[in-house]
Amino acid sequence: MTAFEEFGVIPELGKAVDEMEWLLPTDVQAEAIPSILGGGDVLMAAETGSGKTGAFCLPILQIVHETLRDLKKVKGKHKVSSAQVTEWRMSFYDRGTALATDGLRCQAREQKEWFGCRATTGVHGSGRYYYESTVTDEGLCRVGWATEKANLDLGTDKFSYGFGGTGKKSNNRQFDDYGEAFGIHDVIGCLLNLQDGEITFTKNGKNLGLAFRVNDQMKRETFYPAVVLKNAEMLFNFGESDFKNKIPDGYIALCRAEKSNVRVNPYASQTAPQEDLQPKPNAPQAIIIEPSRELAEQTFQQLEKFKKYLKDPTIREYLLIGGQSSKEQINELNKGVDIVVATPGRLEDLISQGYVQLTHCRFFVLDEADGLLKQGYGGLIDRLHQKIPKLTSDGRRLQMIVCSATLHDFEVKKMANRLMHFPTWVDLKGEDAVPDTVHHCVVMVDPQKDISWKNLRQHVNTDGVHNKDNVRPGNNNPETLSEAVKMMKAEYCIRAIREHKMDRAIIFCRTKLDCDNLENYLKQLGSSEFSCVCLHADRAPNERKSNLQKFKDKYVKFLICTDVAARGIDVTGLPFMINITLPDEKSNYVHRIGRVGRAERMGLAISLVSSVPEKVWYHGQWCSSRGKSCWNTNLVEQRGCCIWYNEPSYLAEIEEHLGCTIQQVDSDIKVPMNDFDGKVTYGQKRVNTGSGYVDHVKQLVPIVDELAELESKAQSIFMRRLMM
Ligand SMILES: Nc1ncnc2c1ncn2[C@@H]1O[C@H](COP(=O)(O)OP(=O)(O)OP(=O)(O)O)[C@@H](O)[C@H]1O
Repeated sequence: MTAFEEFGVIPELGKAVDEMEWLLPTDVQAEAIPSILGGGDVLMAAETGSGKTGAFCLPILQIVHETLRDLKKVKGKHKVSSAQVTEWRMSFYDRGTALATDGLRCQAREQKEWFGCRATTGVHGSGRYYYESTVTDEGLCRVGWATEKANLDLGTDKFSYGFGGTGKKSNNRQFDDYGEAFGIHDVIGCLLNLQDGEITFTKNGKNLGLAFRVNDQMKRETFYPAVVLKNAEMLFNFGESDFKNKIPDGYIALCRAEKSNVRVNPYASQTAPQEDLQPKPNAPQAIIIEPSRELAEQTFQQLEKFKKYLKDPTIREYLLIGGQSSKEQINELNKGVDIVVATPGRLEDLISQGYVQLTHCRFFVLDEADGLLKQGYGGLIDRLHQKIPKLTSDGRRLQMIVCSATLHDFEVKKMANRLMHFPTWVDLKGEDAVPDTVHHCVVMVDPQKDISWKNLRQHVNTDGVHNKDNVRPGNNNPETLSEAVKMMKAEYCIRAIREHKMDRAIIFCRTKLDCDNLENYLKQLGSSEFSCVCLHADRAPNERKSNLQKFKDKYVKFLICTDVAARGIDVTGLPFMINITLPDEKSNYVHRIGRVGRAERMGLAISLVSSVPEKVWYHGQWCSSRGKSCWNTNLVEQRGCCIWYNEPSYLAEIEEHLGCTIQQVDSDIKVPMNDFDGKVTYGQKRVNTGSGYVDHVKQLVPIVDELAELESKAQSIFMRRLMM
């Protein structure tokens, strides 16, 4: 049995990862795989290069494969889980669209609207019944009894009776003071006396007195437990587990009702005809959204590797990215697809035109979720989530998986609250963190101290921001110093490459123009020492793809790119990374430096930081050409397209975010190795350490030995006492 199989992965997938020499799951995989296989929503926050892609791809492949196999077997009409409707549960079907339930817990995260839910089973005829409902999260809630004729907004028509957290009872939209207010952790007992037509409530065991008298006509109806919530959560107990409070005298737990008094909620069951169960060819079971084409392609390739031994039925994955012919994509989708890996724009286009159907989608994955939100895809994500049924026609619940190395972001948490269903956090560090395999440092570029720029015979073409300024050596105005920094950074980059004998590195620039200029300069230096390619949004899709491949295949030494390649890109054993300019978005620092130090290999990340402000391009939405041949060097405040970029302040923000001071090295860019005992070879695995999993075992061995020894001592003392 492979190590992955011990975590619930099927042998076919275990064999495939074994062949990739993944001998042990990483920590995040060990936590996330069982959670996803168990059916949960997962928020996965773990360092760059810690194997998050495998952590969601493997269980998704497994469940999709099992579902396809089951669908093959299904014959004739299929009744959705009859167990669900005969048990006492809150209904998956008879509920408002934004209310989630696992049967006993109900949660609605909408801030502005109420969403309700009724139970799968109710009582009628005679008897006195009791159930409890506990407030498990702050918010507004109303709980009580509803008949079949009632709408889901409990207490707003004459067919239902509710008791709300503000201390009001309501029926037929009439809200009257009753009992007392209740909130988080309070346990509300709901009593129904069909003999005398009475509805009463208790709070934490205290009887609040008669709330409603039910007239004779209504007494003939079936009464179901019901709730309505606004950004709140309640947990139900119909008597299958111990009640928190004593059942009032004369009442029985609802789940003990005589069969003859029990009726199944007609809205709580659904009969799905065979044709609904079988997905249309263009109805995938999983949708994985990635923020860039390169990342989508990478995840797609991982899926292909993992599924190598999954046969009968085989899984059809499809890569749906922009920059390619939609017609071709539609043809391919119609041939059949089970997992779609997509970039957001093209995916939404094809969904809205009906070329991708969401009827059978049971996995909705947002990789690099904070990045997607920062790129402005929050609305798109909400729209897609709204369109995906929360239950598929075969009764399976939609699972949402959200991951990133920088998930500790307010917007992500808001989105998770809004869209996810009782998500589990798989979060090993509790904050955004840099892997300890990444050695990162900064080099200050100070044109006032280091005046070498004054004598440069050749230099990089700068971005032209200062073309019309009076910049010249001897003139120490801010514009001259800014121009000097731009020239010096290219020289420092070359110095870093030479100092560390870099034969492979990713180099991040702030703009596409900076990338092009650096590429030209390195090429101009002429030797194979600086062979490089460029990756940014203005390069054609095919060029982007082939440039990344050339770099991965070691055909060229350097990949010069914008933040389009900051996230997720995985280049095996990449030893070095250079930031020509720090990113203004602090989370991107974590992602950029995380291109090295992946999969337990050591990496060095060097950031060049200007000590003086640099005036740079900033083409916003107001710029009609969005930068193409724009020469408006006015500042943004003067309706121009430039800003003064203050790197020391970005550095301070990044340090504050990471809670550490980043090591500074001198302008000779010699990096002390003592942190790693001088045993480091960048790009290679650390000496004397394996994966975290192995480490963990090693750490525990002496403690376990000590425990065993203590136990044996205790046993001998016990035996000696017995014999005395
Ligand atoms: N269990 C494992 N054993 C060995 N290598 C692994 C294992 N899991 C993943 N890897 C390798 O680790 C590298 C990083 O994995 P992956 O790209 O999934 O990281 P990530 O957590 O998604 O990083 P990022 O946050 O940068 O996107 C890949 O090269 C992958 O092949």
